[in-house]
This record gives sequence, C-alpha cells and structure tokens, in this order.
Amino acid sequence: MRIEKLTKRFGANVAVDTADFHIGKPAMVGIIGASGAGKSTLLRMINRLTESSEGAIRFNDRDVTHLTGRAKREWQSQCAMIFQQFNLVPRLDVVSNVLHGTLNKRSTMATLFNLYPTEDIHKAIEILDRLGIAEHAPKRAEALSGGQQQRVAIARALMQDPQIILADEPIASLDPMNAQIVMDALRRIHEEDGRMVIANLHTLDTARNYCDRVIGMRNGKIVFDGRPDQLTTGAARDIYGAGADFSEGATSTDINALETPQQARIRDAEALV
Ligand SMILES: Nc1ncnc2c1ncn2[C@@H]1O[C@H](COP(=O)(O)OP(=O)(O)OP(=O)(O)O)[C@@H](O)[C@H]1O
Repeated sequence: MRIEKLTKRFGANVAVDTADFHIGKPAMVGIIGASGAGKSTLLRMINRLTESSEGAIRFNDRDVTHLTGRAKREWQSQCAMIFQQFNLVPRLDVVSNVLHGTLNKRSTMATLFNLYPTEDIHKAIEILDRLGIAEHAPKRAEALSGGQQQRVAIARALMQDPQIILADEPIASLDPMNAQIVMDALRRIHEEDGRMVIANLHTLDTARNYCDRVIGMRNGKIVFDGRPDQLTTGAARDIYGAGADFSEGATSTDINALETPQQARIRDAEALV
C-alpha cells in the first residue's frame, strides 16, 4: 500500500497533512497519537468513507483514491473496517450480524428477506468458531460483552475475505482483558491469513506488543514511523506533544501501569524527599 501526500481539510482545519508511507508487504501496523491527531481521518480516507482533499491511495499499484460505484464498494470490502463501538445491529442475532459482511455481494431482494446461502451461514459459524464465540451464534448481539461484540465485528469483516483490516480504536471501549483477547485475534488474523492490519491505538504498550511497525501522528502530520523498539519514551513524548512530566502509564491499557491518585501523591512525596 502506498499513501502519497494524503491530505484532508475540514474547512481551515487540516486533519491529515500530507501523510506519506509505504507498506511493502502485509504487516501489522499501529497508528498512535493524541486525540484529534488525525488517526481516524487517515483510516477513513483509506477505506474511502471520507474523501481526501489531496494525495493518493494506491494498493497493488492501483490508484483507489477516486474509485466510484461498484469499484469503490469492491475496494471497501477489500479493506474492511472495524470500529470502537462495534457498529453491530444490537437486536439481531450474532450470525445475521456476521452475514451482513456479505451485503455488498447480495441482491436487494435477498437482503430484504434475510436470505443467505447455506455455505455463507456455515462460513459465518466457522469464523465465529475460530474467534472462540461460536456458542453465542444464536444470541442477540446486544446480549454479548464488549469483547465478544468486537469479535463479532471482526467476524463480519472476515466474511468479506478482506486483504486489509482497518481497525479504528478497536479496544478503546474494552477492559484490559477483553482488549488483549481482541488484539490477539487481530494478530492471529494477520499471522495466519497474511492479511494486513492497520489499527489506530490509544495506548503505547498495545502498539509495542502487537505491531511490526508503528506510525505516530501529531496535529495531522506523521512524526514517527518505525519499529516498536524504536518507540522510546522520548519518541512517544514527541508524538503526544507532552512535556517532561509525560507518563507512559497514561497511555497504557495495563491496569498495573495506571497510576492511581494515591500512587501519584506517593511518587510526588518521594521526589520531594
Ligand atoms: N467530519 C468532520 N468535520 C469536521 N472536522 C472533523 C471531522 N472529522 C474529524 N475532524 C477534525 O479533524 C481532526 C482529526 O480528527 P480525527 O478524529 O481524525 O483524530 P483522531 O486522532 O482519530 O482522534 P481520536 O483519537 O480522538 O479519535 C480533529 O481536529 C477533528 O476535530
């Protein structure tokens, strides 16, 4: 994938400013940065949910920046998106939610009457099984925990057999244990299927633990692009625009790494002593 000088303006605000990077082979890439840095806008431009103002998106040497109609829909199913809030139909059962991943390929009549080919139903259950949630297949989506719902959303994405999975803050609404289950699932999908995963992540430790490459954004610009081991505290401080008081704990999903107010007071007191 080649992203060339990709820019998005919302009026005078430049949400993404000449983003430029190349992903040579399927990798697991994390995008980090403070709130408002432009991470979601970048992913949404890649998926064509948001139109870019300038620049280009190329995949396998094909320019997908201005595709329309059917070609655009095909591109959107090649790079399936997963969202922080799962975007499932809450009152619908899990299997039907997963089958919604095939909507692009089905006729309006079939969709209206909820008619799915048996092989699609089997495929949906297989994918749910792979993600460890097949037993929940007949339940309503709203009856599942957040981590389970996010796995249903991943299953829905996999129904499209995408080459790329774009995950926009996939674990931001989850507790640390469920966050780990969902990130493990994304990593496995990358390793076992060879799919590219690009995930916007709020937390540094997740990017370090799961990604082969980390892109750091600040005020719409890419300010870091490297391996997780190059992501030092200093580099992180530049990305988050934080001062000397920058605490990695504040960008961590690890319960133990989160400092309680009492711990902070003890640390301050110790510093004084
Ligand atoms: N539809 C929109 N209309 C106007 N401005 C927008 C729109 N979407 C995003 N922005 C602005 O673009 C900038 C980047 O937002 P974006 O949501 O991409 O950042 P982010 O890094 O994903 O933040 P967060 O982590 O909070 O989701 C922000 O200043 C935001 O206010």
